[in-house]
Amino acid sequence: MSAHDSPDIRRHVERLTADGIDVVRVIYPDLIGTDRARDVLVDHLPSACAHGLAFCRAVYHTTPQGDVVPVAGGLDAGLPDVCVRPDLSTLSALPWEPGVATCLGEVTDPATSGPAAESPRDLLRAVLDRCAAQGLRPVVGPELEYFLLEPAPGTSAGWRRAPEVTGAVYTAGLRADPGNHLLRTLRLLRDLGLGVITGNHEFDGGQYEINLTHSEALDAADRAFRFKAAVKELARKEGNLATFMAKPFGDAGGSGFHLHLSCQDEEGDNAFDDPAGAHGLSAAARHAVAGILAHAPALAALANPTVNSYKRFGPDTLAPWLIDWGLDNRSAMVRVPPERGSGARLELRLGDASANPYLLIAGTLAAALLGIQAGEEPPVPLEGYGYDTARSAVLPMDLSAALDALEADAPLAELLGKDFTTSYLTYKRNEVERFQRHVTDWEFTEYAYHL
Ligand SMILES: NC(=O)CC[C@H](N)C(=O)O
Repeated sequence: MSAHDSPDIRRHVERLTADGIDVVRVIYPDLIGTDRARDVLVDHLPSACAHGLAFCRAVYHTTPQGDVVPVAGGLDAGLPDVCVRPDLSTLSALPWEPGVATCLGEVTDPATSGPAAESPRDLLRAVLDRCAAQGLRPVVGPELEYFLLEPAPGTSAGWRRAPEVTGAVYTAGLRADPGNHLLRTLRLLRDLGLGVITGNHEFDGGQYEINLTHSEALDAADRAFRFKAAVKELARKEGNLATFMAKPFGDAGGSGFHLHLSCQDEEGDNAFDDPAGAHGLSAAARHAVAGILAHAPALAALANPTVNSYKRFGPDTLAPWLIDWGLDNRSAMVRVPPERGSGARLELRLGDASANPYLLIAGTLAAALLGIQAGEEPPVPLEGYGYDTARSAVLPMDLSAALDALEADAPLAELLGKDFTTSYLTYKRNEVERFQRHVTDWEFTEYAYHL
């Protein structure tokens, strides 16, 4: 029997057809977490599952401006195929697009039939295998912030915050959100099966936060990836723009991507809880904190992946750029929320919303695992509201320095894999170079008339 005739695929096709679905949108994350996709007619689904959907490998390395970045295996190899196979176990109907379902795609290299070297999902799987070898099963809960923008014809940006309100942090309802964006979005994301649990308006006009429930790390990354794609899609459907850019406005706060992290041990118990341990935390939890802090400069390259990311940091932003940890302290990079027992966990507040969820989670787990393997203890936790550069080490303050830190962090780079690290550094250094060559409006205004 050929894979075309597999009873499993036939069953899926029959169910989709019975549900009135004639198109499946297969989406997968590229290196920077953009959702690449192809719409597949259901009649073609068996063939797509058997042979995969061919994409040009350089798509991974094509910038939003359309430049193709030369990365090993892409341009230099003549732009060969990568093959994307629909993962039908992740199928769900798109609640806002009748007749369409969506699923994730697995990115494979036709030359080896194995995962493509730069596939973010497979990178996370490889890190999870290393955690499993240590008897640990990471559990992750993502929290994401974003801005909703509406068209602003005649302005240079073309978009403005929707609506412009102040003082509306931790509110919900029509006063901060007259269009009821949050309520509509929450319900549709729930119907899509993304495990969203709560949402609220954030500090700045048009800024929202939605929290996703915790689950096993790959599932949490899949949901966070699909979440970002779905929120952007929903906003576009209404003529708006949802952006997960780290710091879209100089006069407003940035958007974070906070991660709640714990680990189950082989018995399924929370391996981060220990009533007898320092601060009620197990040795594994404390070592994980130490590992995250020790590798934070390199981790920033994944958690804060754009030249814009570093503008989010600063005093009073609740976006930490000092390398420290604290007990229920939101000014610290690693916050330990007050719950213990099954709820004992860490909250990493470093990441910004522009991070590729797979890379942020893989990098965080790799750093935590290195700490656990090294058995390091973290420093004394931060007390009080802390933005004191005399006390704590500081992160790299731009993307270029973070990329250098990633390259210099041999244990972390080894855990993430040489092929991935090389591709990522090449792509991102190209981004830094393009940014450095770009003449901004600010420069023109500052210099053109006076100098
Ligand atoms: N409510 C908050 O915790 C704000 C977080 C902040 N916006 C960040 O960038 O991380």
